[in-house]
Amino acid sequence: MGGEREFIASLLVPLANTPAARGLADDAAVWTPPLGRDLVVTHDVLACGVHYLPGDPPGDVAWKLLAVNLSDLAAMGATPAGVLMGLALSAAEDGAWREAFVAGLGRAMTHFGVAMWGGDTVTGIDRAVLGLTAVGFVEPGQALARSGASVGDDLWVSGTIGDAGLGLAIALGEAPGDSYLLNRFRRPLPRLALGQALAGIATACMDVSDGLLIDADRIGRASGVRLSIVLADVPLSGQALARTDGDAGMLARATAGDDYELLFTAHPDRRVDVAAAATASRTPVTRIGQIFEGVGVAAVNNAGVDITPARLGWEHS
Ligand SMILES: Nc1ncnc2c1ncn2[C@@H]1O[C@H](COP(=O)(O)OP(=O)(O)O)[C@@H](O)[C@H]1O
Ligand SMILES: Cc1ncc(C[n+]2csc(CCOP(=O)(O)OP(=O)(O)O)c2C)c(N)n1
Ligand SMILES: [Mg+2]
Ligand SMILES: [Mg+2]
Ligand SMILES: [Mg+2]
Repeated sequence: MGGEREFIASLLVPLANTPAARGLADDAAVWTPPLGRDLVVTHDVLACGVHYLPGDPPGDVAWKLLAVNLSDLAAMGATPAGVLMGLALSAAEDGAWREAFVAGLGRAMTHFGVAMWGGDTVTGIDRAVLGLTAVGFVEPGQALARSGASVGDDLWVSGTIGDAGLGLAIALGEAPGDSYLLNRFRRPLPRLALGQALAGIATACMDVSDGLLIDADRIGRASGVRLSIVLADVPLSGQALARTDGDAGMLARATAGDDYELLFTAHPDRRVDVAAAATASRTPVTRIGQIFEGVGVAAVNNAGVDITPARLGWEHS
């Protein structure tokens, strides 16, 4: 196996085939942003053992590293342009792992239409830590925010909730296998087209990474309102439905995280526009609640009882 220089030359340079990257031959990339747009910049880290399992396919780890960052751009309504990647690798990420990782990353970058602008690689740590910065842009002033929800707004969510949490249990060997659920954990799909289509429609938006309830709580706190979620209306896939029993099951789905769906609010007068944005972006959306006076989140069961749990989702200590 070659060293750092050969890893960059043989695997990363071919990925960085965009003028801004300068063939990774200079100390930094030089990018000409689209004139007049606002830049949107985000960074998320995946740590081995925290966000993915050591045995996960390296190409899927690469997909997830890119996808979770693009999900944050989607939450802002942004169009992605390029990425910078910081890899801190252990001895476990050998030549074969790196090759498979970069191959998967290349496929993911092509899929989402983003360029590699550079990054950094270090080795010698005990467990891999993979960071990625994603840069995108929006029409001036059009970036979405967590803070704009108003009393009376509808609460919406894209796709289905809880699949990835079930996929994690499968990956851990704690639940019977299912390739759909496992894939939802390993290869999330950032809702970029929906986020872009929601500009001017959504009053608040964020992506669900830590869990539906905890992320709804964040919109509630940022907006100074209370998001009330009708648990029975939270969309589940057929596969998740078959593994979900009663209120406790729904709460497990709604606090699991790793969904990378969009959670957003909009005025009830905009239901037709939300539906049009969903159709245009080919992304299913479901109305799951309403916005009231107060702060934070409430989860309500079929009997209309508030069953909001103490633990709302994932938080790093
Ligand atoms: N280590 C850090 N340095 C600077 N900013 C950070 C750091 N960690 C988180 N943030 C910022 O705090 C905010 C909340 O972070 P986080 O909960 O990780 O958001 P998300 O779930 O969308 O990734 C984001 O704006 C993020 O950029
Ligand atoms: C091996 C493993 N254990 C547990 C989880 C569950 N998990 C870990 S971090 C996390 C929340 C999302 O990660 P975070 O670093 O908070 O991302 P961000 O919210 O910043 O996008 C979840 C649901 C996982 N993905 N992988
Ligand atoms: Mg983050
Ligand atoms: Mg986010
Ligand atoms: Mg988080």
